[in-house]
Amino acid sequence: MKTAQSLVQERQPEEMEKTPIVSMHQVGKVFPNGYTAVENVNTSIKEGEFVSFVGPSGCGKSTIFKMISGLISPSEGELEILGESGSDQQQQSNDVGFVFQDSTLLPWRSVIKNVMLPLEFQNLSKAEMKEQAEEVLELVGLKDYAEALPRQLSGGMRMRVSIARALVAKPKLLLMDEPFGALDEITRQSLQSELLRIWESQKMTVLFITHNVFEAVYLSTRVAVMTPGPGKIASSVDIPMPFPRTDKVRTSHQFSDIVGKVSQNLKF
Ligand SMILES: Nc1ncnc2c1ncn2[C@@H]1O[C@H](COP(=O)(O)OP(=O)(O)OP(=O)(O)O)[C@@H](O)[C@H]1O
Repeated sequence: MKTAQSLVQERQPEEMEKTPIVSMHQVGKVFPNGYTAVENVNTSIKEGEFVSFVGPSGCGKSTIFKMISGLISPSEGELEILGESGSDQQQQSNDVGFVFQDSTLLPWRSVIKNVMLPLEFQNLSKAEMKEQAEEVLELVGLKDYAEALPRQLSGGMRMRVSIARALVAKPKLLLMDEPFGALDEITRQSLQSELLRIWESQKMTVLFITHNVFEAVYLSTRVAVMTPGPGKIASSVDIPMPFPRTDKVRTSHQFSDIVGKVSQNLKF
């Protein structure tokens, strides 16, 4: 009889690449007050994808993210993260990072101490924590601000710290819930480019919520369009533009054609 180990070894590289990092089958969420936030959500997200979720306010995008991160459980269907059942909280806490619209930094801790926070739950020495935090601060371009306090930074810089804090634990999957929603357009575009650079260099999977179709198309390998509540994934649009994507992409015909297509799919 073949063991699980030998089966893994026998798999071809192409097959390994196809392993879904998130798999949702008929997933639904009914809150205790009886409200159905999402129903019949089916999707399979492969390692290395960058998938944006767009849809009307209240359609259940954050609810889907909370289920993926293990903050809440689905009431129906099957959810698997990295081949583990969605109820395995331990697996998820190690492998899934979360970035919110608000940078959620602790105001009394310096930038580097905020970034080190997730490492404090691991068995690491102070020197190891510092080294890893410095590494991700360099990645987000904030190495020189390690000792600053959050109030001394701009909104865009605070968001970079928040991204660094999510990256420090080296998550395989990064969930970003409208992270750039509160930023001005110029900062937002510059952070979008930064995020793509980080995504490409770290080879992780990113799931991203946004209300902005331009942002979704610029960033993603695929855009999932959701229906009004109870939310379902109405369509999934592949974005065939190559990476790295420069700022020029934003003014190309291909870009505006795809934005038009996604916007059309958002009309219910
Ligand atoms: N704990 C809860 N109990 C009851 N209803 C809830 C709860 N959390 C969310 N909801 C409802 O579920 C629906 C989906 O909420 P969710 O936050 O997932 O939407 P969203 O698509 O992320 O919205 P937005 O784009 O405005 O952030 C909303 O109608 C919301 O009021």
